[in-house]
Formats: sequence, structure tokens, C-alpha cells
Amino acid sequence: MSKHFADGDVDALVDVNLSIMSAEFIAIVGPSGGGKSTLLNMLGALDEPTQGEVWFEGKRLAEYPSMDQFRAHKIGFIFQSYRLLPNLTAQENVQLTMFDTHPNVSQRRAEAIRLLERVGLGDRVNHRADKLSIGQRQRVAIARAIAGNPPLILADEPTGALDTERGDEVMDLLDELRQEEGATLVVVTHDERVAERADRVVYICDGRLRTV
Ligand SMILES: Nc1ncnc2c1ncn2[C@@H]1O[C@H](COP(=O)(O)OP(=O)(O)OP(=O)(O)O)[C@@H](O)[C@H]1O
Repeated sequence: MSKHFADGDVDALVDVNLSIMSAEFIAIVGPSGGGKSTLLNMLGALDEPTQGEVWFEGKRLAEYPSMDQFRAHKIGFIFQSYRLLPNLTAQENVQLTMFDTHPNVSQRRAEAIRLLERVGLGDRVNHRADKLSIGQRQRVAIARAIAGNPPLILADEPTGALDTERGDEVMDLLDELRQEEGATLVVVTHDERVAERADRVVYICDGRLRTV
């Protein structure tokens, strides 16, 4: 697939051909502006290629009835900046994205608490997001991403704001969850420690892929 942005006349992805196996852990690395986030956005149906297509579990993305539903059920997103709502508690932040996967409110509450306990935040369920440490916020973001057991977790610089120790803890957690749930993990990173843990490292520069 390729992605051209008319705004700025940029070829952000050029003839990218990437197959990802179920339960694989892939690290996407490369220089700034190389196309890493653009590729992640394509995988998560946040944007569409200008040429070519994305397939997921044997179907073209276009064949799924709705991209919102596709994202809600199939993808867990984790961002460097967490994207939590600061005035809401940890539990409320996790619950927010669970309307599709857990329609019943008491189920949603119970599952949010279970997920926060799973990521080691059982004692911070009712803390406001802006009162949590940076590492704790990333854990809330991970709890939110894994709600509903999505088969694919996409993480954009998940350790970017963390020191080495917190970064290792977050990656340990993601690795454990991947093994427990059998999820596929695709991580964009500048962090060599993260890339070293991956099954496969994919290098992207000027929109072109190279496996290293
Ligand atoms: N919405 C957009 N409109 C126009 N150009 C864009 C858009 N998004 C990204 N680009 C351009 O596409 C290219 C790839 O950007 P991308 O964000 O994918 O790079 P990246 O490898 O993730 O960089 P970084 O490591 O700095 O985040 C860049 O030249 C960028 O300026």
C-alpha cells in the first residue's frame, strides 16, 4: 500500500507490503518523518491508504461494516501521551471505551476494575488521571487498550515518556498480556530496549520498508 498526503505533497508510505502473523510482536523503527505513525494509523483503520489495501483476519478492512466497530472490537490503541481524560478517575477512563464491548454498565464497571487490578493499579481505581504518576497513567492506558481482548494492540512510543525502569515495566506488562491473551503487538519505537524484545524489527525510512 501507499499513502500520499496532498497537503505538503508527501509520499508517507511507498509500496509498503507487510504481513503480520497472529501473536507476533513487531517493532517499527526508523528516523523521524519516516512513516512509522502513518503505517500504524493504517493498521488501526485511523486512516486509509491512497493506493492498496489493509487486510485483517482474512478480510479487507473495507468489508467490515463499520470502522468504529472494527476499532472497538479488534484494536487496542496505546499512545505515548496516554490520551486520558484528566478529570476522570482511572476506572472512568477505562470504562469510556467499553460501550461497544460491554453494553451493560455494571459489567463495564467490574471489568474496568479487573483490568486495573491486572495492570497493578487495584489501589488507584478511584484516583483522577491527573493525580497519577506518568507510569501509572500509561498503565491505565494499557488497561483501556486491552478491554474486550482486542486481537491487535497498536502502541505508538509507549515508553517514550518513561524512564528506563518504568519503560521496562510497561514492556514487561505488554509482553505478559500478549502471551496471556495471544494478542498481536505492533509497537512504534525509538527505544532500542523495546526493539530488542520484538520477534521482528521493521525499519521504515522515507516511507519504504526494510526488515532488519
Ligand atoms: N496528516 C498529514 N498531512 C500531511 N503530511 C503528513 C500527515 N501526517 C504525516 N505527514 C507526513 O508524512 C511523513 C511521515 O510522517 P509520520 O508521522 O508517519 O512519521 P514518523 O516516522 O512517525 O515520525 P516521528 O518519529 O517523528 O513521529 C512526514 O513527512 C510527515 O510530515
